[in-house]
Amino acid sequence: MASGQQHQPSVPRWTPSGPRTAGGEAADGGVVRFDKAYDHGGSSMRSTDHGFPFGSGRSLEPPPFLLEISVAAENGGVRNGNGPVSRDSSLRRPDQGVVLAWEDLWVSAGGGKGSRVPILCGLNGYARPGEVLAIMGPSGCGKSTLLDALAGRLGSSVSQKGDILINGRQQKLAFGTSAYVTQDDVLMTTLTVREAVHYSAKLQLPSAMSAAAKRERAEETMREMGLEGAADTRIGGWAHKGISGGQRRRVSICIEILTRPALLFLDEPTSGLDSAASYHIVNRITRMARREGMTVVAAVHQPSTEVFGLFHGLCLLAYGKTIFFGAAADTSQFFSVSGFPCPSLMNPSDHFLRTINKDFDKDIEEGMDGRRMSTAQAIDALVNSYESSAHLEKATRQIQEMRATGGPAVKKEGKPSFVTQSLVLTKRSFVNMYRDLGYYWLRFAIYIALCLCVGTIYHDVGHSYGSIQARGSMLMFVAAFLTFMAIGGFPSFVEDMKIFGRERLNGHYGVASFVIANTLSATPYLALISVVPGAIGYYLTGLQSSIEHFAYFAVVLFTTMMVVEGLMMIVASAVPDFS
Ligand SMILES: Nc1ncnc2c1ncn2[C@@H]1O[C@H](COP(=O)(O)OP(=O)(O)OP(=O)(O)O)[C@@H](O)[C@H]1O
Repeated sequence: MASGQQHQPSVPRWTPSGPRTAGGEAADGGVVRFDKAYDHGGSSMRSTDHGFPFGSGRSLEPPPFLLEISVAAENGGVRNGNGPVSRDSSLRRPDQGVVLAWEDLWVSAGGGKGSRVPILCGLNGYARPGEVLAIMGPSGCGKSTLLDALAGRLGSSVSQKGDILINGRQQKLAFGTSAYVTQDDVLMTTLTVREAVHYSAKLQLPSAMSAAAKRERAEETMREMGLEGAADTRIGGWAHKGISGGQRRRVSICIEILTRPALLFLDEPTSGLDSAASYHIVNRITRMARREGMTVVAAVHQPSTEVFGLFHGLCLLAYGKTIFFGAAADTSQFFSVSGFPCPSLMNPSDHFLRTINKDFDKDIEEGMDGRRMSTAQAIDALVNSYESSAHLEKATRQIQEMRATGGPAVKKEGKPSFVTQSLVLTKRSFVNMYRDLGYYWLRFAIYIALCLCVGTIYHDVGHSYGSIQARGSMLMFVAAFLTFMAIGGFPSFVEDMKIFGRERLNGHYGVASFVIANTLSATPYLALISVVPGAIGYYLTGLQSSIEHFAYFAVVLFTTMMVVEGLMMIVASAVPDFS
């Protein structure tokens, strides 16, 4: 049987759940209701309807995505959960969205003895403006690798083959044209949520926007991410407990969606969130994507039924191979006709992932016809079913159309000026150094203790010829200890570099602003921790009459630390994935 025909009989009937606007948004303000049930493989499932253009086989024929975005824009923006969104809150015209496609994409890593181990095996797919594409699959199946490949962030240890098309052309994503929320939350732990978001807004939003508009954008985005309650709490780290893991996740997302980027990659946006928070976050991102014409690609682990219902497209992977690519709403039907129907009352995404996870291969899946098969066989059956299905045919056709149609090159969004960025970074860095005990204060205390020790050991060392040896050994002692201590702030510096790495890769600012800001903000602290211990040593050793000793304690220490820190910064800036 032709695969296109295979999928016809049990197409779920999706109908709109209530009055809708021309843009397909629910007229009640975008609140999605779960009031449509359909029979499927003997199981009764409830799901959502969004009238999205991604899928096929729906009774509601939605308008094309660009028309949809234009309508929303013409209407002055659609409502979000927090009241009307003003028309000028969008930075992008509807035709400025990014269409991302990948064709025959292979990624492999060195497997020892010169062999290559494939991580992604000939994937095809696409993501379009206004839509959220979910990448799902068992742990280690290649979700993050696919996101990295699409975002142009693969490390040098892996090689990539195949085409990645942006607006139908092969072009490299420049810094700042996409935003990527990584799996780990890399945040400045000394800042409050509000400070972190506001500094980010000042660093990223274009100078054409007024300060008030930037503040409003920051507040609005915090509200979208449900962070109002935690706005004035410090993010916190190992030394100071701050916001929760789920709130950190939301802060990470909040910072990256401030500019409403044309292309947004999310690596596990809902990890650490409870099911209600996951639903609200994905729902708000979905609405934002539609409203702002953003293309969103998200690697997701285990969405609830409601969250799964929010995705437009699904790319389901198993060990580097495509199990399914198409409309998320068509996945259940695909599994059903491939011989793996979802049991009644089971979360479909749980079923998909359980069917294709062979890490615990003692569990034997039972096929529809009663045959028992291993998970590896189940995966092969699904891969074969997908390869002969209309879904692959449709994906291939769409990619060809995108290639033929082409589109404009992706432009960088406007940014604040170099001076503004340097000033904002200097202020942020100064606040961070002031609040971080490990950065300078700890070293300050240790330097004072060391200088007290040196001062008492060589107390009143004198100026006679007999004291020359004592003065020489004192200078060596001071040089060795105090210079060594210059790297005492290294742990805080490494944390700083991780933040710099993330922000730089996302195009928030460049290396020069960072180096200037860190040097300026560090100077007062370095001066303080050079002069105070220097003065103590100078006084105790009784070398008041010889000014060069003070210079040694203070100026040499200061310049040594400046040089060490400057070198660390330059080396770290040259290596983006320093962390
Ligand atoms: N640079 C690399 N060198 C060698 N192997 C790699 C490299 N990067 C990824 N891999 C391997 O590729 C596979 C896929 O990794 P990836 O991080 O993409 O998985 P994932 O689906 O995101 O997993 P998780 O859901 O657990 O985060 C893993 O087996 C991993 O060990």
